[in-house]
Amino acid sequence: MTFVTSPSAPVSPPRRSCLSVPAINRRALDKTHGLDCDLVIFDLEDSVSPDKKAEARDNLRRFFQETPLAARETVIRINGADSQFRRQDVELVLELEPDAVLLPKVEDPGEIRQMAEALANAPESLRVWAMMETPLGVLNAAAIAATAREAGGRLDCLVIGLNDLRKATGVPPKPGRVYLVPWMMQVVLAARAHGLDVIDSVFNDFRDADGFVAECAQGRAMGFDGKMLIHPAQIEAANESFGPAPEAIAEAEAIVAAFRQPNTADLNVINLNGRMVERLHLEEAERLLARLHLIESRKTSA
Ligand SMILES: CC(C)(COP(=O)(O)OP(=O)(O)OC[C@H]1O[C@@H](n2cnc3c(N)ncnc32)[C@H](O)[C@@H]1OP(=O)(O)O)[C@@H](O)C(=O)NCCC(=O)NCCSC(=O)C[C@H](O)C(=O)O
Ligand SMILES: [Mg+2]
Repeated sequence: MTFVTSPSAPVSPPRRSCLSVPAINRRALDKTHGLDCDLVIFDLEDSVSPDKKAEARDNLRRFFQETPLAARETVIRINGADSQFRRQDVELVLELEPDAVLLPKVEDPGEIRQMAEALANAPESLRVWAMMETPLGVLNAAAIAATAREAGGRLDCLVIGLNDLRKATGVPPKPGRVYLVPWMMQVVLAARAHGLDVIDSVFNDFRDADGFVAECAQGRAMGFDGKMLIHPAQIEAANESFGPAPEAIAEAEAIVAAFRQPNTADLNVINLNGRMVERLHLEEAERLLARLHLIESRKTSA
């Protein structure tokens, strides 16, 4: 039996598998309807060449108007703050009202504030996501994340971009990402300090299933909520790695059940099968079950 409880803090939608789709690729856009990813990132930035930006925007306009995605979040990644494409990208975001706009290569909190101003008349549900993919962005991650607490702050999620970070730092791609982990953890910590979700970077070699599973396991262990993906073949493994494991669900249900017993009503700490369990574990358990409920309800309404 699955308990559905109301955790004290709000639970964001599942973001285990965040599939990026080049907005220029109409065949790939159409394919998203049949895919089991938690959300789609429609990319207007690096996967679209400069001479195709207008066509890519038209594709998105048509997609959102004629065949909108159901029951999952939509995110549009726009071009950089200093690019000639930015203004028209922002206009498109205001017109299509996705769930979020993803800003690439964010380096300072001012950029998040500027975007919040540009969205001032948009619905509150339109959130801002920021890619952390430059040395300055990582160094300023805490200040960038802190804008989430400001009045009118729309920041909701940070996304690591290791391709750009490797390019800027000269750290080569290596299994285990050993030299990148400290910077990634800095971003995880900044996100958590301000109540944000945080998404792990893409894995480029989409035919290397074992390497991908290993990197998902590492990302999960580092505390990420999910992974940015580039290919449909990566969805299932990401959903499994970042979703609640059967043992974790069973444990969460046991904790909720234990704290529902009349004799635990005024206890802050209990003995559950030889293990100390506190109310903070109850909060974690409630959040896990609420997230599970959201995952299951997406399946039935997709
Ligand atoms: C990498 C790809 C160019 C490979 O595409 P393709 O050669 O078409 O692969 P397949 O033949 O294996 O594709 C099989 C079918 O799957 C569809 N497909 C492929 N990718 C996607 C996708 N992302 N979404 C939806 N559908 C997809 C193909 O159309 C095939 O369908 P069918 O013909 O019907 O069989 C390609 O996968 C791709 O373009 N991926 C996304 C690239 C992208 O979005 N890049 C931007 C994000 S990366 C990033 O953000 C890095 C970050 O900034 C950083 O700095 O780290
Ligand atoms: Mg990038």
